[in-house]
Amino acid sequence: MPTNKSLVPKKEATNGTSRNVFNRCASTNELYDFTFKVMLLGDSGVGKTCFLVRFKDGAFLAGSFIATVGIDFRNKVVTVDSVKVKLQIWDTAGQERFRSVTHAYYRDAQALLLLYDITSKSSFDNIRAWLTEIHEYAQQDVVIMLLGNKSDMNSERVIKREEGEKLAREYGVPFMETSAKTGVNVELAFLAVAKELKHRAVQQPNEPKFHIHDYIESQKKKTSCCGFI
Ligand SMILES: Nc1nc2c(ncn2[C@@H]2O[C@H](COP(=O)(O)OP(=O)(O)OP(=O)(O)O)[C@@H](O)[C@H]2O)c(=O)[nH]1
Repeated sequence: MPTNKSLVPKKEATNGTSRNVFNRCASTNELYDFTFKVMLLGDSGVGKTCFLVRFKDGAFLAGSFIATVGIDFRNKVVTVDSVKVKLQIWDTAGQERFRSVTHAYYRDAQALLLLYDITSKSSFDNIRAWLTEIHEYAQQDVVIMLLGNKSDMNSERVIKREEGEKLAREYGVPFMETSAKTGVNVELAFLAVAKELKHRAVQQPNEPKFHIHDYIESQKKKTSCCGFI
């Protein structure tokens, strides 16, 4: 029986996008202008908690797998085009028995990062069911990104990168392979979402329209020379 990673549920205070003038993040004491809520979804064991810990603390939780119970969140302030954005990132339990708890949180999320594990066929096959749930419970204009995690485990891969790309194209969502272990594309995933949400919240008159797909592709090209993707 796995030990609990967190106790259910840590309740959130505000709804929707909020513009904050000189707000201060309680956990990091940093100032920020906007708050956006991002949720991590996907089957149990795909690496959601590790993905969040990698982004928040730059570390990898090696060792035995401890399943999340219910839902938990962590804050991180990032800078997007000179604007401070607080990402409030909700880590959900992938296990079926916690679905009713996590469904209640979907509607407040502005972005959903949907993970599968490239070494697990079932986690990939279940992505369609996750997307059905998302369409049922989340806001219509929620930003969705599909992520094939554990890209460091290439020798155990059962899902080709092209299969992930094809599925993402079918649903019209951006796609990346990531690794919480090595950090590949973890920051890019969160920054792309933060940029998209910030551009939606404040579109300057002379600013070109932001396209998340184009941004991700351009950033992937920048790093592909160094073998990061
Ligand atoms: N090699 C490798 N292992 C990973 C990676 N991400 C997570 N893991 C491992 O996969 C297992 C599950 O990771 P978690 O982050 O706890 O999975 P989860 O999706 O949060 O699972 P639930 O909390 O049950 O929903 C752990 O043993 C991690 O060490 C990765 O990118 N590469």
